[in-house]
Amino acid sequence: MSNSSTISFIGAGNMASAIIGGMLDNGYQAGNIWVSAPDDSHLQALRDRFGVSVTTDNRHCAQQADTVVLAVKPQVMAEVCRDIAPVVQNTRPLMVSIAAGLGSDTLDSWLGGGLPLVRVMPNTPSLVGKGAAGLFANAAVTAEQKTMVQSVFESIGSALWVDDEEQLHGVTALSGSGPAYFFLMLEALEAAATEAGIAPKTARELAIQTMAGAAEMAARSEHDPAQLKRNVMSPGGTTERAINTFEDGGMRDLVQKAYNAAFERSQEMSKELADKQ
Ligand SMILES: NC(=O)C1=CN([C@@H]2O[C@H](COP(=O)(O)OP(=O)(O)OC[C@H]3O[C@@H](n4cnc5c(N)ncnc54)[C@H](OP(=O)(O)O)[C@@H]3O)[C@@H](O)[C@H]2O)C=CC1
Ligand SMILES: O=C(O)[C@@H]1CCC=N1
Repeated sequence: MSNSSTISFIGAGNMASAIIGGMLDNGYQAGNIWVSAPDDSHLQALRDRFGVSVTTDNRHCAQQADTVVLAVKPQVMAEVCRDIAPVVQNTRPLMVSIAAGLGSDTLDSWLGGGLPLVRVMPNTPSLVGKGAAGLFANAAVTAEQKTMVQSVFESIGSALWVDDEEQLHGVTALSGSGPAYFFLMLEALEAAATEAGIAPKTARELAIQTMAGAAEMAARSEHDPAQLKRNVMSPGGTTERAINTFEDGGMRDLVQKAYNAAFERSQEMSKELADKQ
């Protein structure tokens, strides 16, 4: 993103902080960032930490910007959008929403219509610069604006575009919810190792390092995950026995079911939120 353009965040929570932190680490000027939220103490904390400008007035915040990031919970989005609509209809910034399950048409109608809008599905590892985000742009977004948004989300991890907005449900079920799937695996592995007598602290550290190491190897290797898995499985050895236990227990089927459940819930939420307003 060009260092001279101004970006405003409506909402000052976890995801807004993660994105702002990534932008600043990548040379973006704090003086060109505005943030608004109702709780002044949260805003002051953000100002002290990042040196950004803050306000409790969403309209004032939106007014400042070439790009407005909507970073509030989906349940308050309608109220927030309708409130800033007169401002953004006048200034016509690029709108970016990170809210789960809110379609671009719904958002655009709450904002008064006809604005360039990018929807992003980020995830919480953005907080440590290891995010994975899916992005979708509506027809009014220019190539230059797409490049700008992509560079913001690449500052906190990977950022990949989808052509069809419906695919964001698939992204939500994969990388949006995904960190929780791996945390579940960590919990279960730690519990099993502790049960076998390893000290909990040691079990946690070994489990986390193993997950991080496997992820790094998968990212760097020319082999696919199936081959990397086979490389660990000595014939007649321990891994083969464990992997066979996972396969016999229906692990693949369970993962497919869990993924489908998240996907379908994302579709449902989208409809519920659009219908409710
Ligand atoms: N957490 C996750 O795993 C993911 C979250 N998302 C999406 O990111 C968005 C933000 O989530 P997250 O950062 O986790 O949420 P948080 O609860 O951490 O932050 C929400 C922020 O919105 C502010 N807020 C509430 N009401 C208003 C209002 N009327 N006007 C302006 N600001 C308001 C809150 O203010 P205050 O500080 O005053 O309380 C808070 O700063 C959500 O839409 C969510 O769907 C997307 C992908 C993953
Ligand atoms: O669980 C949720 O609904 C949100 C969307 C992706 C991560 N958290």
